Formats: sequence, C-alpha cells, structure tokens
Amino acid sequence: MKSIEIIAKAVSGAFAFTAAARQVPDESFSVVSIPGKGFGLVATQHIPRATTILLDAPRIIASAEFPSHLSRTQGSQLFDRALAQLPHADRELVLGLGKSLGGSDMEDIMKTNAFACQFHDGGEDEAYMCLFPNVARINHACRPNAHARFVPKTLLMEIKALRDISPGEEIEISYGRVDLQQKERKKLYNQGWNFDCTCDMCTASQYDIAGSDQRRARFAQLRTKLENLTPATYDVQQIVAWEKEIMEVSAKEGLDVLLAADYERLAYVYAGHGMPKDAMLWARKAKESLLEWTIVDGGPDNQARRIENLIAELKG
Ligand SMILES: C[S@@+](CC[C@H](N)C(=O)[O-])C[C@H]1O[C@@H](n2cnc3c(N)ncnc32)[C@H](O)[C@@H]1O
Repeated sequence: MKSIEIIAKAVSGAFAFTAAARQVPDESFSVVSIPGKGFGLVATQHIPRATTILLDAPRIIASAEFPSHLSRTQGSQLFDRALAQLPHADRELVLGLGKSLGGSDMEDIMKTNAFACQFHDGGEDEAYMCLFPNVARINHACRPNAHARFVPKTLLMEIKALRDISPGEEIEISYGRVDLQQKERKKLYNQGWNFDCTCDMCTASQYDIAGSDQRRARFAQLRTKLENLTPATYDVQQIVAWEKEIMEVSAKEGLDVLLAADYERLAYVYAGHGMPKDAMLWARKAKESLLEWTIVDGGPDNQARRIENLIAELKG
C-alpha cells in the first residue's frame, strides 16, 4: 500500500483544482422520498441531454485496499476520525446517508454510498473509495437517464443527462455496467447494495425482460466476435453488418455510452478500405462520444489520442 504522505500529496494537489472547479448549481433537481427506495433525486425542470446535472466533491476518500490491511475495528476508527474532521454541515450530510449492509454506521455508509474511483497518486493509478454525499442520493436504474463519471484531476464526480429529462422524472444512474442481463444485475445489486431493483426495466413483463436479455446477449456475442477478429475472419461487409446490429441493439437497450470503440473500429475499417470520407465521419463520432461520456481531465486518454492521430492522417 502507498505511503500516506504520497497519497496526501496527490489528494491535496487535486483539491487545488477542486476548489477552482466550476460549480454546478443544484436548481435542476430536489431530493425527495421515493416509495420503496428511500430518498432520490427528482428533476424540477427540463434537463437537456448531455447537461451536467451535478458536480460533487468527495468528503471521505479511502484506499480500496485498506480493508485487507486493517482490522474492522481499526477501519471503523479511521472512518470515525475522518468524519470528525469534516465541517459540521458535511458531517450531517454524511451521517444522514442511507445504510444497507450492516456493520458500524460509517462502514455501512461507505459501503452503501461510496464509488470506486481510480486516480494517479504518484505511481500507478490506484483505486479508492470516494464518498460523494450528493451523488449518493441518486438511485440506480438498469436503463438510467443519467451517467456518472469521475474526473481524476479535480476529484469531482460528474452526473450528466444521457437523454432529455422531464420535470418530475427521477434522475437515475447505473451502479454497474449498463449492458448486464437481468440475472447478472439481480446478483450484483443484491450482493453489493442489498436491494431488489424496482426500476422500470426490472418491473417490466417477463416477455419484455426476456426480449431485453436476448438483445443484450446478442450485443455481448457481437462484441466478442468484433474484438477477436483475425486476418482469417476479417471480412469488411460482415464487420459493417455486425456493427450496424450492435448500434440497433444499443438504441433499443440504451447502451450508447459503450459505442466509442465501435465507431472507432468502423473508422479504421473504412480507412483501410480506401473510403476516407466515411472513415472521417466515424472517427469524429468516436471522438465526440469519448469526450461526451468517457474521457475526462486527468484520466486515461489513449483512445482519444489514437483517434486524433487517425483524424490528422485522414485530413493529411
Ligand atoms: C446509494 S443509495 C441511493 C440513495 C438512497 N435511496 C437514500 O435514501 O439515500 C443506495 C440505496 O438506495 C436504494 N436503491 C437504489 N436504487 C434502487 C432501486 N433501483 N431499487 C430499489 N432500491 C434502490 C437501496 O436501498 C440502495 O441500498
């Protein structure tokens, strides 16, 4: 485990950016009681697609490794110390958060509400548990209308609208990967957060759930085929047909945030096939998708740089 000094330096360095970061006013939603789910966030005004709804700063950060290095009692004491150091208003905010898994109050609050985040702390990117008390009020949906992404440079968690959200609609994010099938989702949310998901997708008819699972299984199957192409299986027409199917499934299942790699693949396929105009179109779409949903300040950006190089080559 990294020394406390290195981590403290990395975190305090990032906090300089956090303080200067653009703040997003929270007028577009309110925290209300949601039947069967505790509290949740509900939109109070129209929120257009791709709007940043919320930027939240972490109040407690802990190494993801620490449960395996410290006893539970030591861990609990550390969380209590962290809590005691917070300003009064933040402490109240944290102590009011939901609990679901048992153990000491702070241990349960962290397990129920913290996000796994990776950021650069002087060596390799390391995993941390970060508690964002405003984001923590957002419930899960298997087909969410908002997307959470961590910004390593500022340590802020950003919540962005995946589609237009109407006033009165609950704002929901996915706690796990958005392409899971029902059985996998049930297991993940039961084990990780101790709840049976009551989102629209999970309370739909068995017929609709089976249809969605079939499409998601096909999505996974096509992804595997496309990621494992060999010179022997490389057939341009087949690749384009598979990608078209991936995009159709994605539109039905709300998986668009996962498509940057598919757009990029099409860009290379068309570039390699002597069709630079089409290649440029898909390369730009890949870049746009990455910037919109994935790449953030201070995060890994290899894919974005590769696409930039391709765009430069196509222009040249
Ligand atoms: C991070 S908290 C979300 C905010 C929480 N509802 C509150 O009152 O503070 C996670 C907890 O919310 C509830 N929850 C979130 N999404 C849910 C869903 N789709 N169905 C049922 N319960 C959900 C579960 O109790 C879960 O352990």
